[in-house]
Amino acid sequence: MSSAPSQTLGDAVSSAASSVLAALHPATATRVHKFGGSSVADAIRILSLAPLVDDGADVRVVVVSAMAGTTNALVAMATQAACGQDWSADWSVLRERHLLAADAIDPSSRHGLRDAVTRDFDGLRDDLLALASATGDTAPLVAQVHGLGELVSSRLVQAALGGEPAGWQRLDAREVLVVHPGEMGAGVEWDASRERFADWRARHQPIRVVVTGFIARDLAGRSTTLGRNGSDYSAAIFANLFDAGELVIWTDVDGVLSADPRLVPDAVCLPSMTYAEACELAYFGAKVLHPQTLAPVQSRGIPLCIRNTLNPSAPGTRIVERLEHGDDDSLVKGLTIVREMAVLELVGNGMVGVPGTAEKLFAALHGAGVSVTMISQGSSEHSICCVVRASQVEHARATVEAAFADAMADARTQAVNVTPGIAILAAVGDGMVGMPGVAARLFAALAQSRVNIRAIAQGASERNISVAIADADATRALRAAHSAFWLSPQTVSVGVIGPGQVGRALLSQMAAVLPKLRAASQVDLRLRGIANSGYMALDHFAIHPDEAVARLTGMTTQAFDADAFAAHVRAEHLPHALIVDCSGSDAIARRYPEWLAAGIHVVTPSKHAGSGDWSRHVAIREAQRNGGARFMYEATVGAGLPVIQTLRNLLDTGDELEAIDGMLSGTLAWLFNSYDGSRPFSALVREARELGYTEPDPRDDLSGLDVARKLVILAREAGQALSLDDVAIESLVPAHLQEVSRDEFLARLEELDAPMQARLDEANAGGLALRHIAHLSRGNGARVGVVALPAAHVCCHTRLTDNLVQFTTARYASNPLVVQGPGAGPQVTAAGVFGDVLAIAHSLSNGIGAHA
Ligand SMILES: NC(=O)C1=CN([C@@H]2O[C@H](COP(=O)(O)OP(=O)(O)OC[C@H]3O[C@@H](n4cnc5c(N)ncnc54)[C@H](O)[C@@H]3O)[C@@H](O)[C@H]2O)C=CC1
Ligand SMILES: N[C@@H](CC=O)C(=O)O
Repeated sequence: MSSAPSQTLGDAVSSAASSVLAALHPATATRVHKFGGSSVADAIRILSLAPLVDDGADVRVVVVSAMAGTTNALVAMATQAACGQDWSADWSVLRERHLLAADAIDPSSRHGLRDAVTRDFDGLRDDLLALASATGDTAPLVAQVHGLGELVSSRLVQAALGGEPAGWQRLDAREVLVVHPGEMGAGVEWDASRERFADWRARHQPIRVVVTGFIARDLAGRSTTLGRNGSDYSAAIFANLFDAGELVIWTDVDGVLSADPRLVPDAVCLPSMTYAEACELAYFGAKVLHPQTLAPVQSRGIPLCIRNTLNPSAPGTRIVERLEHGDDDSLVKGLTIVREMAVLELVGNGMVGVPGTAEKLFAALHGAGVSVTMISQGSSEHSICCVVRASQVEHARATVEAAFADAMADARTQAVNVTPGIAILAAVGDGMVGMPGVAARLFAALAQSRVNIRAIAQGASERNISVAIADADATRALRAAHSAFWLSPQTVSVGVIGPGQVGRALLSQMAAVLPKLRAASQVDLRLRGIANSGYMALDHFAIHPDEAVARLTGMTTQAFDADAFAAHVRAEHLPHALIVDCSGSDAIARRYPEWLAAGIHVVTPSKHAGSGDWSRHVAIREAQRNGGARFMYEATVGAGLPVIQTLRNLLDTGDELEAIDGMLSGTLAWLFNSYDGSRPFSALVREARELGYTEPDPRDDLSGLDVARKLVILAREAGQALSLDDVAIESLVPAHLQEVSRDEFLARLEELDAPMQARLDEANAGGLALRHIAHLSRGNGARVGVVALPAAHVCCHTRLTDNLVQFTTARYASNPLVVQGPGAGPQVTAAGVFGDVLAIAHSLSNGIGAHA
């Protein structure tokens, strides 16, 4: 490699498509860019800035923070120096870091960067030494130390952009920006600053300027700062002074998000918002903006964009005075949570109708320096409550008690109550103004998540609804509110257990249909968990159904734990949860009552729950009632056929079931439709298994148990307390093969051949055909078994896996209602399961969620 190091590094980092980025900037005469500490963290990042500011504007201004971590280090050194402690090691480390960056940016010393940075650090050393022995007001010296990072990074950035040869000048903000201390932090002395700025501008005719963020001068001309994270504020002030057409704040997130993404995984980047919305969000804790930043740009109507240096092609968030047609006009723009708060309540019968109580209360709190975040007073005037920082609440209580001591003494006020452990949830958005139902949607979401609201406040601007809630509920409340405003009410967190024959078919059907579903309807099914008997894979967002099985053997897989699986599926940030159990495991089916009680819908083709202990059946019904979740199991009888639904419709419309007859096993239908003696019975059983018709253990089919289970499910659907013990079952499995393992049974299948051949021969001799038949009637019990039927019998006119279910009812007495069609196989069964999932999803509507 012969190229100089600077070229190598510079070339590597500036190869980004600057023309593409320039296209993202609307045309304007003057644009101010602000880069935070993470954007100037090292030489590579600094050298990456050039394409970002190559924006086509006539005048380009770049406001910079200190390199990430620098201000913290400087603050620590200033403290050490003032306390007489040794700061020299930290000073050396910080100096080395900056010199390293200087050498990488200016390897041939064209800009004299190393010397300049060395001088800056020499100056810092002198200031620290001075601090150690200083007496009197050391604030300016301390501010000078704190602000060194911006001074040095402005040199590095100036050089990285090409330095003076490329027209880049540097402005130490202390030359022009005059501020005074204020209650909200530093306040700008606009007249003085404008005067100084005009003077500087006249001397420099700047068209490309790098400005130090964070630092300023006070009225006496001494160094001061704008407070922590004040570089955004600096940028807004300089945007105002330069009368910029746009301010771009570059950071390490894509823009302003609808909520804190660490708490709400589904948080979205907001494309646009108004200053008023941004102000509300800033005051309520949204981390992207410094609360003071907006005023200087708002006063001149300068659009402010938040963009990501790590993802420069993302459009970011644009903050403007008024949204225009096509801008994001969502009802709610953002949700924020402010933690560690407390409610302070002044209660008194003697306050009703008495003017001045509120004035006295808040004047006392103001006098004590207590910041009030939220105020709420019922129209009865019996109490006034406000929310203050937890760290200030005891001071606030003592202050209010003292202020109202007289009123307490003569019982006009009775108490000053404090409730600690409070968080404030705020929903912010101009779209809420004059729009009925927004508060209802918020409150419904909180109620659904069992979040109790302690106090409510909404200003007459209607731009902000704030609620005080228990701090322990904060995350749950935020997620519930977010899903209420940003997600379809039919968003369902789905977990699939048992990707066997049926489970895999279901996954492939989901893969094919989900995109269309999402586009055509509100149904948004998110597969967030998959499990087999050994492992599970969980995803915060969604697993593509086509990749689900592979995920079970991937790096992120973990041992299957049904509790953890259910807890994950029942995500707080999604409105509904549903588990599809295709495992055929009785142990899994035993979990249904607790899942349903927790509000998780359950869909299954497994017959265990529907035909198992009566007590479980009762527990499931009870849990559904209490949890509000649904249990659906259409595929348990007839696979994809509408057998249960048909019976349900008959009964729901007042019909009475007399009897059910027919063929309820797809496997046995296929076996007897195929078995003509040309192939051994055992070979056909093996083939039925391979085709996915049989139960995981084919003895469940051959023994008649599977059909008996279906009869029990149907009988219970009709309100009969039938159990498996009540069904007379004829088994095709010889007694000596009933207790052996499944593998051994499969190895010894041929032992079925001789008895079955004898049975077939006997039937054929009589001109009859073998069929597996089920019967259930009110007076005549329930039975399943193989019978020999005449060729004309309707059951002998079925094909392949056909089930034939004949309902004799009061209405369908002489001519029973028949449901017929394929009754086994992974695809049709999965379709039955999927149908249930969709029936649940379609039934979900806003405010009526399963999470209870
Ligand atoms: N195959 C068919 O035509 C029909 C099947 N069904 C029912 O569908 C269910 C599944 O049948 P297949 O897919 O054929 O079974 P399968 O044996 O092919 O698949 C079962 C899956 O469940 C998993 N599994 C087993 N025990 C588990 C446990 N304790 N925890 C977690 N995962 C477990 C296995 O690892 C496997 O992935 C059964 O209940 C069956 O009765 C219902 C109607 C028709
Ligand atoms: N094994 C069963 C599958 C459906 O329940 C059958 O063959 O019917």
